[in-house]
Parts: sequence; structure tokens; C-alpha cells
Amino acid sequence: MQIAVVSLFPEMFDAVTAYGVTGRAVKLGLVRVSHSNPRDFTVDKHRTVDDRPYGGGPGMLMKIDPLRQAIAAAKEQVRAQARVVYLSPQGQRFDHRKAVEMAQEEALILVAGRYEGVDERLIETEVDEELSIGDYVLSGGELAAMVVIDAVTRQLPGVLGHGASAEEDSYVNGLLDCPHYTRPEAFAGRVVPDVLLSGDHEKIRRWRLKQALGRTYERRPDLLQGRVMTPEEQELLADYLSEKAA
Ligand SMILES: Nc1nonc1C(=O)NCC1CCCCC1
Repeated sequence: MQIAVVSLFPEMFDAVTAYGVTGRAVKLGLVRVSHSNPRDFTVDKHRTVDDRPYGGGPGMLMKIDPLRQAIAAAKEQVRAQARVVYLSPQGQRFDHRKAVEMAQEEALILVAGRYEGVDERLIETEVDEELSIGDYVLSGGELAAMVVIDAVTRQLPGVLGHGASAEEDSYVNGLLDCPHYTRPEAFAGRVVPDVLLSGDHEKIRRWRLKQALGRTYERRPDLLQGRVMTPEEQELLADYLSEKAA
């Protein structure tokens, strides 16, 4: 997959291109991240990318033309049909389903805004989709773009060592993740649940699913709304709740 990022701060993206699973994906060529900086498309002496808002109000807005040219350059970089995504709190909520969907694209162009935002006509004429990673305001779209790059890259074939972990990622089954344990077996008087030491993979699978269902019920009941539970899941959640009540 090719991802071109339109941002005033391309160096920020080292956080996803140089480290960890996503850094390895870049190294293996499973994903290519390129950059296009609106400042490189300014023509005035001060390399101006922002201007005052019509109608007054605090702060500045990003000007149309440098962004428009930076997006055009980004399209040149990816040379394929690319979905242009603008990151902002006004966007559709980014979630696992969206990550899976975006991972099917041949190319993405992620536009990271700064200041108080961008001229609405840039969004109307250049942006295919506005995406939000959550209901809060960041100082720029870069961190949101990196969240998208990370979550989408994990969905690409070959990125996660053993394919299974992509499927087992929590949210794949629409549930929160179960608890995890590693050595030592005892810590601060707390021991690892016996089932995880049993070597009985079916028992372990059921235990993990039960914990995931129970946690989701307790912490994020909204995720269970409208989610059809299998008979096994219904049984395991009932067991979890009766054990909790006991
Ligand atoms: N939340 C978010 N989800 O995606 N992006 C977000 C954000 O808070 N972005 C910052 C704003 C700041 C003004 C310019 C445009 C981006």
C-alpha cells in the first residue's frame, strides 16, 4: 500500500515509519509512506501557508493553494487511484471496520491540518472523506494520521508475523481484549490463571472469549449493542456474570 501524507511537519511521521511493527512494514516494502509539505508550494518570501479567517475569530486557517498543490504532488507520488482523507474532529469516527476497509485501498492520501483548520472549499474540492480518531481537539492532524497509518498497516498481509494475530486483534470480533499474562507465574501474590498453564487450547480459547465478553459487558456495553452473540458467547457471558455475582 502507498500512503502519501500532506503535512507541515513530515519529520513527525518517523514515529510510525522508523519503529516497531509499522517500521518493519515500511522496511519490508509492505507499505510506502511519502511526504508532501504545503510549505514547499508557497511562492512568497515568507512561505505563507496560513491566513486570517473571514468573519473574524481566533487563530489562522490553512490556505487553499499550498494544500491543493501538495495534494496534487501527493497524487503524483502514489501514481494510483488514491482516497484523499482529511483528519479532523468533524470527521466520521475511525474504527476497526474503517481500518480494514482502508487497508483494501491501493493508495491513501492523508491530509493533516494545523492552526484552526483549513478553508472549507479545500475539503469540498479535494477531500473524499473526513475522519476523526476521537472527540477531542489535537494541535494538528499528524497524530491522527499516524493512528490511521498504524491501524491500517496492521491489517496488511504479512505485516503481523503470525497471520493469526491480525484476526485475534481485539475489535476483530467486536470485543475488548482479554487479560494477558507472562512470566513470572506469581507477582505480588497474584498468580496466572491455571487454565493458561493447562496447555488445553480449547479451554484456553473459551476462557479468553469469556473474559473478553465479560470485560466488554462491564466496560463497553455499547459494543454489545446490536452485536449478535453466538450461542457459545451467550453461554460464556452468562457464566462470567454468574461467577462475578457469586
Ligand atoms: N480528533 C481528531 N481526529 O482527527 N483529527 C483530530 C484533530 O483533533 N485534529 C486537529 C485539528 C486541529 C485543527 C486543524 C485540523 C486538525
